[in-house]
Amino acid sequence: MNDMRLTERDVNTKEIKIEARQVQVFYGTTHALKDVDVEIEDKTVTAFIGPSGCGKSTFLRCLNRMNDTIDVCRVQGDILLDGEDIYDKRVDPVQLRAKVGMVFQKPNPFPKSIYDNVAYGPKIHGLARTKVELDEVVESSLRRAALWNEVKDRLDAPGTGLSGGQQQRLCIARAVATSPEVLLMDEPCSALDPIATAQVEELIDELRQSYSVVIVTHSMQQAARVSQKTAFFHLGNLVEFGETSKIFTNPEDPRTESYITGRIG
Ligand SMILES: Nc1ncnc2c1ncn2[C@@H]1O[C@H](COP(=O)(O)OP(=O)(O)OP(=O)(O)O)[C@@H](O)[C@H]1O
Repeated sequence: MNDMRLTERDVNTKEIKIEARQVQVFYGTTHALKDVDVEIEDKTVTAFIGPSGCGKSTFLRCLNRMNDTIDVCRVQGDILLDGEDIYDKRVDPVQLRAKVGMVFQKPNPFPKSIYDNVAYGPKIHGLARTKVELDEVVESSLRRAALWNEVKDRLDAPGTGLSGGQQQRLCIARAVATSPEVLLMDEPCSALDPIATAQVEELIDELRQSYSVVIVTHSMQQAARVSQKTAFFHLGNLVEFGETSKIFTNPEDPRTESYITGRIG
């Protein structure tokens, strides 16, 4: 009994990795996100769900300043990573993106070898001093992405020659190679077949032992399978955020209920 209480307390005291306060995003005059407040936990998978155009990807891109690359985009409010404002002028977005890695919808390996795809980040961030160290980072990243056994004999082959699911795991290996703390995934399985999707979902579950993982998904089944926390967005508002099991079985807001029962979206 005591052990159970201890376990519950441990679960409830997960460290907050990212805190967003009153985040607003505008694309020109379009108000894409309105007053988003959320706390994203470490060693947890958080899913962002909601109808098309509700702002899920926009908010995901705020978390590693990918929106900086869009001219018309303006972000207001605070986003703190381990208590530090990521929009502070002293923060270098390239360094930030090594800490807060991203995996995109369509697998996008560089037109380079499998080895070089993974080695690129550690090289530019000076994370490996010798070839031996670099080899170790490449191997451990490919192992973390559950791809090592499939590619260890052809590390010099082009990354673009792998299957779609393998390419997506290569992109995950590339993201973990810079020792990130957070992994952002924007619909990472939408271009994959069911078998590759299952492999990536299993991998996401393993990655959460080491990272805070945030995933945008159109699939409610996927959100229910892989995440512990879910955020439901609607028309630029974060309507409801909480335990995934609660969001899907007993949501508080009627808009969440309509979405999960298929009445909106
Ligand atoms: N680069 C951009 N320029 C202008 N408006 C944009 C841009 N990106 C997104 N928007 C607008 O911001 C709003 C939110 O878009 P966003 O892509 O974040 O939604 P989403 O929930 O991820 O949608 P989807 O599920 O269809 O990918 C939409 O109204 C969209 O048209």
